[in-house]
Amino acid sequence: MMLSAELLALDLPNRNQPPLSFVMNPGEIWGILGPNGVGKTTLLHTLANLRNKRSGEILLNGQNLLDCQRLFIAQNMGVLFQEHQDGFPATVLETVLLGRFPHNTSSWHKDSEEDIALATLALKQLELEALASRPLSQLSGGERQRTAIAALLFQAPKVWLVDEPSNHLDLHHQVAVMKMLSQQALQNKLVVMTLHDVNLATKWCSHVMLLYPDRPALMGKTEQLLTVENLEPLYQQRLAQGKINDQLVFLPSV
Ligand SMILES: Nc1ncnc2c1ncn2[C@@H]1O[C@H](COP(=O)(O)OP(=O)(O)OP(=O)(O)O)[C@@H](O)[C@H]1O
Repeated sequence: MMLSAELLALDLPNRNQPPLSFVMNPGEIWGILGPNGVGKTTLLHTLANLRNKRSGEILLNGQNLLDCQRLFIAQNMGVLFQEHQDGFPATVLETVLLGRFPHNTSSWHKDSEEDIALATLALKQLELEALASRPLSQLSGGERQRTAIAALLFQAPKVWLVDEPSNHLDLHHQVAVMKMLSQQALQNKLVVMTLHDVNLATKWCSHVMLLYPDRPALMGKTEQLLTVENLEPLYQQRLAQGKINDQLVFLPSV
């Protein structure tokens, strides 16, 4: 499913950012990069129709998002939030099973054996099987993050809007989650994620969007845009660049 924007102006407090126009295609992995407060999360939430925009249009497969039924959006777009709201008591498995809620629309829906088998598979992919019956309130930050990602995997959206997927994750689980997101793209899903770690973007993203506070955003292929010349003004930080195992690596130069 394609996601595009025409002259999209985000509703950011006290700021007029130049409007964004882009086309994101199935099979692509987009990394949204920029400094704190520039509007990365706001962009993701606006694309998911969870926040109002100031002006412009967002199109899902060419159809204006405002004309799409809420259920259609929920069935096709999945969002990973930065803050997990887990106010009510539920286990890890129950939380993952809730991921399918947009698809199970009847009020009498009971989880089928197939649902439970698929949810268990999602737990397995995130290495959470041993925690399936653990209450959410008793999980570590990384375990919660992986539970939220497993719920999204079980939801199986065509467009993944993922806010800081590596939050709370150790290096092993960062790689596991990035590999899983790459598999989604290989299956022709669109993945859009905000990232603070430029080196995750160089490794895993096919495309990037660099959101500057004071000038038009840059967007395009990762290898063309991730350069010291573009990144230093983005973060207001001097950077050093190197190559390890053929992969470009950026480090703050202090
Ligand atoms: N619910 C909200 N209502 C009003 N303003 C908000 C809201 N959430 C965030 N903001 C403001 O909007 C701006 C953009 O915030 P946003 O969270 O999108 O930035 P970000 O690029 O994701 O930042 P970070 O890197 O810190 O996560 C900031 O100035 C922030 O203070």
